[in-house]
Amino acid sequence: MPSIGLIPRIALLVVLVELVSFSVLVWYYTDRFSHSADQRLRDGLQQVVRMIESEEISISAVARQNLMGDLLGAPYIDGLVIGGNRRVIVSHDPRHLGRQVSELPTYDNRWFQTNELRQGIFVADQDRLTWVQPFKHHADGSPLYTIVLTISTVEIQAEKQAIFRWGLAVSTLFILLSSACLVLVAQRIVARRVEASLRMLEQVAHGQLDARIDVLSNDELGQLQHGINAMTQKLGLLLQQQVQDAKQQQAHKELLQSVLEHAPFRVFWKDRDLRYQGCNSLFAADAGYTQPHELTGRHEDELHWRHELNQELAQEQNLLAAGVPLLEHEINLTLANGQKMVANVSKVPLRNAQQEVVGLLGLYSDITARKQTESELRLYASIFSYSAEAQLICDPERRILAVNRAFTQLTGYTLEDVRGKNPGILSSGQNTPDTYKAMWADLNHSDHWQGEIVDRRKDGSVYPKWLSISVVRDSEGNLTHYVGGFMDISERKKAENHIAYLAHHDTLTGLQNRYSLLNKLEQALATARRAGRMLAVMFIDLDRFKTINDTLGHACGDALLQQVADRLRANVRDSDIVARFGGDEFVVVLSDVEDAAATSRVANKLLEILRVPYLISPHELHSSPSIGIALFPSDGNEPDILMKNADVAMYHAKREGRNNTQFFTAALNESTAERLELERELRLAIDNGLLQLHYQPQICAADGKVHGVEALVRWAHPTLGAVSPAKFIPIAEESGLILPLGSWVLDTACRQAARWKAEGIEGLTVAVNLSAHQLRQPELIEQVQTILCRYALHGSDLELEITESVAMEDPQYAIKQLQALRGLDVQLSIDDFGTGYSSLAYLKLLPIQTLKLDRAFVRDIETDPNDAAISTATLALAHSLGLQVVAEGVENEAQRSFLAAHGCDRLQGYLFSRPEPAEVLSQRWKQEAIAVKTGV
Ligand SMILES: Nc1nc2c(ncn2[C@@H]2O[C@H](COP(=O)(O)O[C@H]3[C@@H](O)[C@H](n4cnc5c(=O)[nH]c(N)nc54)O[C@@H]3COP(=O)(O)O)[C@@H](O)[C@H]2O)c(=O)[nH]1
Repeated sequence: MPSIGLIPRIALLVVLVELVSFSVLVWYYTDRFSHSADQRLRDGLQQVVRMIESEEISISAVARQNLMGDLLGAPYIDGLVIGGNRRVIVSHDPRHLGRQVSELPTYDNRWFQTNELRQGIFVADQDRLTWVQPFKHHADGSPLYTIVLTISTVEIQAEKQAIFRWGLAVSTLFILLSSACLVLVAQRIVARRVEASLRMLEQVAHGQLDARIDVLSNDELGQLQHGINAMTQKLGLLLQQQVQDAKQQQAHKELLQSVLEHAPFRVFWKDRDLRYQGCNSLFAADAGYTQPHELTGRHEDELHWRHELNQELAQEQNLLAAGVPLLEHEINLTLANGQKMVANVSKVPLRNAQQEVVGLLGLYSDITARKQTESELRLYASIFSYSAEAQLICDPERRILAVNRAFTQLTGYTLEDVRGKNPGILSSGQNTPDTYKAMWADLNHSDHWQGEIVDRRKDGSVYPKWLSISVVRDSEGNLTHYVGGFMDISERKKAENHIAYLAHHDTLTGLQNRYSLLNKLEQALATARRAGRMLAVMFIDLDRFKTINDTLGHACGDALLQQVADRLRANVRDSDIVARFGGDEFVVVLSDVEDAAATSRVANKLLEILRVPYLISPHELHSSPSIGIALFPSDGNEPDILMKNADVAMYHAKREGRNNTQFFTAALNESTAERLELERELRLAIDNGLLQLHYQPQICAADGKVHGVEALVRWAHPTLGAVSPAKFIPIAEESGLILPLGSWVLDTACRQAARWKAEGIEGLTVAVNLSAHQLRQPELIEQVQTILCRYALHGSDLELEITESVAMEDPQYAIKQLQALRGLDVQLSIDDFGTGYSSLAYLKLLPIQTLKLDRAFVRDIETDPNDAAISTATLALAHSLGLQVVAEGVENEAQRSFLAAHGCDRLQGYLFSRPEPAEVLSQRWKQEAIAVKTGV
């Protein structure tokens, strides 16, 4: 139900009161007016009657309406005088005269109801008033006449109603105005102030305790407002106090919490049932909880470390019973995260105000790190004592505090000997001041120095040592100690010197080795550049050394090299460099020469002394050198250029017939450049498939049939034309290109062999030249097998030719490889036989089937008895070893018949055919019906 405000209520009440009051007032005044109007009329009527009685007017005047109206001051309706017999004796209406009054229409029987007419009576109707007054009486008291005067009350009534309406209107207006005024006044006096009070109370309700009512008056409401203000102020103070108290309490609580949380130890407290009542986060985390409150109410039995704390629990029971603290003992704990912790634990009883033990407070300190440190310290102390390295510790003033056993063993000084002394006591006096300067600079800069110094033992002996010194600082960075450790490096130095010697010298000859040569040459060049002097690099290669080595053995070869080294060393200046570059190659650097002529003189001298026979028991060996010379600055500025150019010159010397000296020239360089260009183009030719194979038939000497063909590579150069394999095969061998080239030849030749087979030319052997590089490849066997398999060939369809020198380069390995090839049933032959230096002992061991007699012996076979003798001896030797012989370069009939007469098995040469493309041969064989060994 909606509540009605105070002001509306007051206004309603006032309106009601006023309504009642004004109703009464209006009724009263209306009534009073009515009475006075009636009275006035009655008085008028009575006055008229008295005037009649006093004969101021005649009785008949009652019939004169105008007169009567004036006398009465009211509208006069009728006047009658009724005689004793009640007959009308005077009337303004003549018709009424003499008539019984009761017959008159205006008669009212109340006129004569009473016997007390002497006084007269008023008879009132709705709109008229009649005065009935007896006049002049008989003796018996009965009236002689009765005067009846009737006036109209309509006007009076209307006036009354007007007065009533006016009163009502005025009252209503008054009520409304007074109510409005009242409301306004009440509003002003009460409602606003009440509202202000309510607003203030509302502010107070919202916590605004400094809100106050603006008291405008000191009336009751004002008093009330003062009371509210005072009460609010009091309340504010109380609340302020409470807030302050609460804040203080909270601050205390937070401080305590903070102390617990930041304390570097674990804290917990338990009740008498040994249930946790609280702890800090560190402890909660150890127990496996993220929040301390999660532990509240829990017992040790619920925690993961319950099995480790049985003894602790028993002690806690005792503590609660006896109330005696349990201080400082260590326990081992496994934390919830699995880590192990060593804790220092103290527990004290918690008491209430009555000093009763109500629980316990526990403190754990994690001393794991401390225990670890203690253990490490013990370990370090042990390491220090028993270290094999001599160690000493000094204070910041560099006084020795401690030394270990190794120190005493190494220096001879005990701790008692050196305690408090400066480590300078160990000094030998042999170290330069710069060494100590650098040491202290490093120590001051990086707290560490290590290096080599020479010190003296107690017995006076001097030794080199590797010393390492470290500065130790405390957590504030203050220097607290120096720690030095050192080892006697006498042995190591010896070994290092030896290693350094080995690293720079050739072990066989004692000369500088290749590595050292380049370094020393670099230095010598720098010196020569500075001094503007000339320098000569001589590349020396021993002629035929390989033969000596292979035939007489390595020991003999080694002795020869040693003697060569001695001779070289003995015949140049100490400032010159003599080095063994590798194998039988030596390099001499004349670090300061006048000119080319002087260099030439030295070179010739070396040529001479190296030609002197070598006595290597029981042999007297002959060897000569080929010497290539490059000069600085004319032939190069850098070590590698000079070395390369001297090498080029040395090869030139070799080509010039060995046993001579050659200076490097630009022309030599050009030929080298040309060779390099050819190598580049050969590489492109191989990559782009620009090589071809030609095939040269081998003819069976006995019946003239084609036994097989030799595959020979051809290179049709776009600008140079046909380049001879004799030119590019050596380049391919030196550059390594022989491997891809050789693979291509092998594959192409076998493919062609398969094609001929497919064409019905069966039993044709295809011979392929194999280089030294190829033979050295361990993969060769698998490669040959794969190719044979790829073209479905038998091993016997293929013949591989190796030269004598290839076979003799590494005979053991060659035998192994050749045996493996024989395992595939591949035919093997020795090419160019007679031009090399075959060891017959090894030749015998090679699993070959054929010797190819070099065309150099065939060329003059019928004219030169030596060639004829060599050829026949070769044929005899080969046959005695069960080998067949192919003669190369058969160009005429005389050669053919000579060879055939001496049992040569096969013949190859221009007499029968030049090397031709496969199609040309096939065509010819078909057209000329030349018989192929088994094909025809
Ligand atoms: N590793 C490889 N070596 C190969 C390959 N192809 C050739 N060669 C070797 O190159 C050298 C030069 O060969 P080439 O110029 O092809 O000369 C050969 C014949 O053309 C030539 N010959 C044959 N008959 C006569 C003749 O009657 N007179 C004459 N003046 N020359 C003749 O002889 C060469 C064959 O020699 P050989 O191999 O020793 O049987 C040469 O050493 C080739 O070996 C290759 O693919 N791989």
